[in-house]
Amino acid sequence: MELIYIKELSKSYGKTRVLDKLSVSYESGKIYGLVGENGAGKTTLFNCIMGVTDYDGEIRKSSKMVVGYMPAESFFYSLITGKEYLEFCIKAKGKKMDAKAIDSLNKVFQLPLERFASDYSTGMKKKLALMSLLLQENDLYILDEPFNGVDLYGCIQLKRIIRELKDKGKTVIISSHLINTLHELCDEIDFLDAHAIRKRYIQASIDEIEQDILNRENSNM
Ligand SMILES: Nc1ncnc2c1ncn2[C@@H]1O[C@H](COP(=O)(O)OP(=O)(O)OP(=O)(O)O)[C@@H](O)[C@H]1O
Repeated sequence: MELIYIKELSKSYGKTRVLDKLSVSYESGKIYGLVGENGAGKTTLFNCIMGVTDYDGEIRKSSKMVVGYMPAESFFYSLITGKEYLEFCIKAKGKKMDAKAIDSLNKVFQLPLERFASDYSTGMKKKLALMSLLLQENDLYILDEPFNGVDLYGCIQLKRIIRELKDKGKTVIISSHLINTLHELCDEIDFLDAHAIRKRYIQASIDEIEQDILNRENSNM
């Protein structure tokens, strides 16, 4: 089933064109990767999908779908504990607080939930943001650079969690610069380049993707 259909999406900041007639679609139950150089427009694409920025073109989303978005950098108010943050996020989605679910999930994440979230390390903040999404039970998870700053143990756990989401029929879109990790996890990988999705890789080898990226770099020289 098609969850998101994007046609000719364009977005500029002032005179800087970031996305230009980008078309792509996402089906339910799959894990999608999004790669592209710094500034290619990955976060901008996510912001357009989430409707937090204006754009030209068409984005059609399944009406019943609940989306959870983990930005590359989460913001936490000071004087809010990890636990209070989770409570806030769960309530914001109209769900009931389930202390057992939090405890059970925190056996994996091992966060000091009684401490102020603003004092967490980068990786701990990522884990807290992800924990809040998982507790909300969304249909689609958009994760912007979820592995950045997360330790080895956390990355292994995160990969498992993402696979479990897929097993439950959820859809996940992940942007990352870690091509090996995306290759391990994703059903399909999109290469965002020159303001649009240049290529979608399905069951492609790492070599093929890397070669295309290198060729792209060389073609600019
Ligand atoms: N609010 C904004 N105002 C002006 N320019 C912006 C804004 N947000 C993003 N940009 C510009 O849009 C372009 C795309 O940025 P974006 O953050 O979407 O890229 P990205 O692919 O996510 O990059 P990275 O891999 O470095 O995270 C960049 O040139 C950036 O400077």
